[in-house]
Amino acid sequence: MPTKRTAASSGQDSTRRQFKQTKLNFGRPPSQPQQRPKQVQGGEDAVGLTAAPNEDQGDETRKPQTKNVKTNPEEPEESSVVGSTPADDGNGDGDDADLTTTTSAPSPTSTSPPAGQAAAPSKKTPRPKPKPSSSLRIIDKVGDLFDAPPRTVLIHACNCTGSWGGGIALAFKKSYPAAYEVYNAQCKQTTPDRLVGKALLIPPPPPPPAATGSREAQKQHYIGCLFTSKRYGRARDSPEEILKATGPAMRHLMRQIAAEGGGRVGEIRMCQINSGLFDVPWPLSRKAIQSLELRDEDVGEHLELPVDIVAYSRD
Ligand SMILES: Nc1ncnc2c1ncn2[C@@H]1O[C@H](COP(=O)(O)OP(=O)(O)OC[C@H]2O[C@H](OP(=O)(O)O)[C@H](O)[C@@H]2O)[C@@H](O)[C@H]1O
Repeated sequence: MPTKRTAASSGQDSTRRQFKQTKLNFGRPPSQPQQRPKQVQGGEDAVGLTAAPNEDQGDETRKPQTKNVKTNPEEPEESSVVGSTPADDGNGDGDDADLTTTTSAPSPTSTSPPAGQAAAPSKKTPRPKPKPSSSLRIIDKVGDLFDAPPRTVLIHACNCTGSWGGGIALAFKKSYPAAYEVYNAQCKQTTPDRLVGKALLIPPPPPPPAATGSREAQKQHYIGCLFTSKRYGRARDSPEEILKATGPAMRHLMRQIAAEGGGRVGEIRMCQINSGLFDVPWPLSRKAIQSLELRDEDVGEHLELPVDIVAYSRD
């Protein structure tokens, strides 16, 4: 049983994380699926993109239900945060620009010498090195992403135009047609500019009684859509833009996963996002995700940092 995190009321996130090395544990046994998604607590994009599960059991032609989306939240940012555009993950780690790590926290001990006085580097207090983020830990694995136990979140990268027309997205569309309808409806009700850098967590349909119902309903998989490019094909965003959107999209998704609460969501898995049709080398996306720093409101009370995500690739 996971214990509620007692958030430190002061101190840096990085300091707190040193004491939060417990693996993600949702502990609680599966409960009845949420009929209405909870709103994310503590975040302004709380009404985010969690799709309402369908109550029409086993009907793949069901009408998608989506909530109105506040797609451009302005989050209250910490002092170390730089930037506030939707595609800026706001962790100050530089992955929103060129993926080079930078130090966001100013050093109180590093001051300029008075005019006319030479700096004395040897006497300077060494600036503490920023701790590497360990909010999300990616574990690479070869295998079938879709061969996952119930309640697993399966994450993939999406365009914002409502198409799952190629690559692994097409496989998602075939296996999860109802989820596709939810994703498509979400794209239709907003614009790519507002959607990019966001995410959509699509809960599974309610479990069918016994062995009845659609295959999709039987699988009970959550689908996590990361909107990393506004469009697809030749009109897709540049690799830099895609990487810039990847961190914030993952943060948004984690908030929606956290809002599902303990016992509902199981493992978190992803494919090597952006590395196929979006043509961004996987190590860069991997780095963008792993350097994301999450705050309390990003993970909720049921998650413990670091959160493990298994990234599947084919042979
Ligand atoms: N069947 C399969 N089973 C298992 N793994 C598979 C697979 N097929 C591919 N992979 C691997 O999965 C990773 C991601 O490669 P992908 O090319 O899929 O995705 P991406 O994130 O680069 O790009 C997103 C856009 O692709 C889509 O198609 P459309 O633009 O709509 O046409 C979306 O809608 C977006 O727009 C790579 O490691 C592939 O080897």
